[in-house]
Amino acid sequence: MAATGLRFRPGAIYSGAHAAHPRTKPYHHCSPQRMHDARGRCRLVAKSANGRPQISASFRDVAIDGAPSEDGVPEQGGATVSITVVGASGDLAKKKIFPALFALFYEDCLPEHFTVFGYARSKMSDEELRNMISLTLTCRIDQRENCSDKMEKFLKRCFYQSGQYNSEEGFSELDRKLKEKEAGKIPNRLFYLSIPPNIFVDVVRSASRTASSSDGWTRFIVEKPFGRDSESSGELTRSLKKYLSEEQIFRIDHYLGKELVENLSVLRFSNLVFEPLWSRNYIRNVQLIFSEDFGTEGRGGYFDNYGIIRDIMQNHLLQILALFAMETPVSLDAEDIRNEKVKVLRSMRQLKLEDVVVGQYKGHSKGGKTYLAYVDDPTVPSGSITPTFAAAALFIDNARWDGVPFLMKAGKALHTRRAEIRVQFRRVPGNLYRRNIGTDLDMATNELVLRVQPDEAIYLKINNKVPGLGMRLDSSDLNLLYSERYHREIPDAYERLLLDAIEGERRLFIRSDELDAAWAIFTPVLRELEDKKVAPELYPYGSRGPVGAHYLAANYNVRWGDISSDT
Ligand SMILES: NC(=O)C1=CN([C@@H]2O[C@H](COP(=O)(O)OP(=O)(O)OC[C@H]3O[C@@H](n4cnc5c(N)ncnc54)[C@H](OP(=O)(O)O)[C@@H]3O)[C@@H](O)[C@H]2O)C=CC1
Ligand SMILES: O=C1O[C@H](COP(=O)(O)O)[C@@H](O)[C@H](O)[C@H]1O
Repeated sequence: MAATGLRFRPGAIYSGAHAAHPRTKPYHHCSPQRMHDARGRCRLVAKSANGRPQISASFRDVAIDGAPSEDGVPEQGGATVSITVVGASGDLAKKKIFPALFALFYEDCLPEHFTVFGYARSKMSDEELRNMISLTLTCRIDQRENCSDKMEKFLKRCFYQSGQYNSEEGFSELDRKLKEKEAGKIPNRLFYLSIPPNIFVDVVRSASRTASSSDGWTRFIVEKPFGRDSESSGELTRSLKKYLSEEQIFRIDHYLGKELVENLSVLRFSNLVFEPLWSRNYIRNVQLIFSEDFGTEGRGGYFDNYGIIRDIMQNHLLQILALFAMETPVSLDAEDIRNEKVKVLRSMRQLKLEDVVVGQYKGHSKGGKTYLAYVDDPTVPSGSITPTFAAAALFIDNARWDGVPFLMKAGKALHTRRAEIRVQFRRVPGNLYRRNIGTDLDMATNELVLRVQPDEAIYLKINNKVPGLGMRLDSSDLNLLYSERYHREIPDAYERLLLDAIEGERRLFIRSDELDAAWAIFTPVLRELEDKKVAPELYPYGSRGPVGAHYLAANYNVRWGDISSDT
């Protein structure tokens, strides 16, 4: 497929700091509720009495100026934020959370007065925690001169408290240390539950009772999985709500923090050319594709209890689908957006067994290297039939999307690592050029692709004439490749989400009714797969997955877009 090199005009869109220096400014991300000030710092956008946004003081300035925070908590004398990473010794904390906190600090996005605490059962001193964290911190934006300086300053703000997860004494001791650091300022506290789900409630019970802020806010970021089905998810919600209000619970789905997922609504609602096409009238099908080129290595213990449908489809892909298909929200406020997402989820049909294909990777040798089968992973129970791959056809029974298949495909140990949204448009009716296109008219339809990762891009496949005296048609891409358009790092999803949680911005977090609606779509089929012990179709490690996925798509006259194109 030839790339035409047609691009969006540099510097032509957007106002604000990004547009002023699109290629030179360091990246400071701003949500719709944040804007850049003259110095490029993120500032909260408050609404004035007439509803128009006005740039308020940044968090840092709020603490100094003593203006009220979003929660209405007075911040005279300054406020402070303490972020406690519960499960600090674990994989996610080391890989994502501490590096994201450092990146926010590096970019001056954290409030002036902040403290980071690690909490876990492992015995560690503050110094040992700092050593552990320092191994994963990078000055990834650019190697600015003050990098090691900044790292040192950040590490000095990191402390550790060892304790059991169900121990009120442990969290009381944490509370005592937090108070020391808060030094009389108004304490705001964020707890990140980076722990296995079976101990979520223990931690929330102990921490909320003994380590809640006395007169600031207290928030808990809860990691997935949020249960295994409707029942267990409902039970988890009820248990959490014994100790917390919904306002305090930030259910994270890190795919919502990815740059291209954020851009989905911008693309749709701020470009006249897309929104009118966004319905069954013009769209043939929508594909949501996730693939990883590695297996469950090391996480088999967790994964085997969940499988790919719960791990990726019911949350990450479904959240993207809801954003893709929702009606225009009344505003960009969290509740308005989440209201629209819930409506879409509640309009969806329960997934049926005949609309699902499951697979599991088997061992494979390639280039002298042997890749183990899923069941040969020592952390996976032998004979497991847990799917590591699934494809599904979903439907939204509303006026906009009636009859349009939304196909999902997610798999581990496939040939490539990729996440993308593909929108295949209908044929041009009575196409004047049909004779020049060839026999396969479906191949010549427009396709819009949002590549979430890697190499973030938005491209649109169009038909054009091959230059010359003849009349031959070609398919080309109008390609917005982020790395060419923006010479700056894209922030990690966890940075955006942590900053949002600190600022009380809930737009990218999952509300409990969204979660209920999401589980209602998948629970019956998950139960049936398990009750009937449906055997997954085996596929070799590193392949494109089971053939069954193609038959499923063919049932709805769909061809997977990622197969015909490897751009
Ligand atoms: N890792 C990842 O890439 C992702 C993880 N998640 C979610 O984030 C959360 C944390 O994941 P991850 O860091 O991988 O988890 P880990 O298995 O690394 O656990 C985190 C910490 O919890 C403690 N812990 C582990 N198992 C138990 C147990 N059975 N009982 C009590 N404590 C235990 C350990 O700390 P100690 O022994 O010191 O107390 C461990 O360091 C999970 O909910 C996971 O589903 C979500 C997306 C991706
Ligand atoms: O939530 C999860 O996501 C990761 C993939 O995240 P990405 O940001 O690296 O694409 C996946 O590997 C993991 O199984 C799942 O639990």
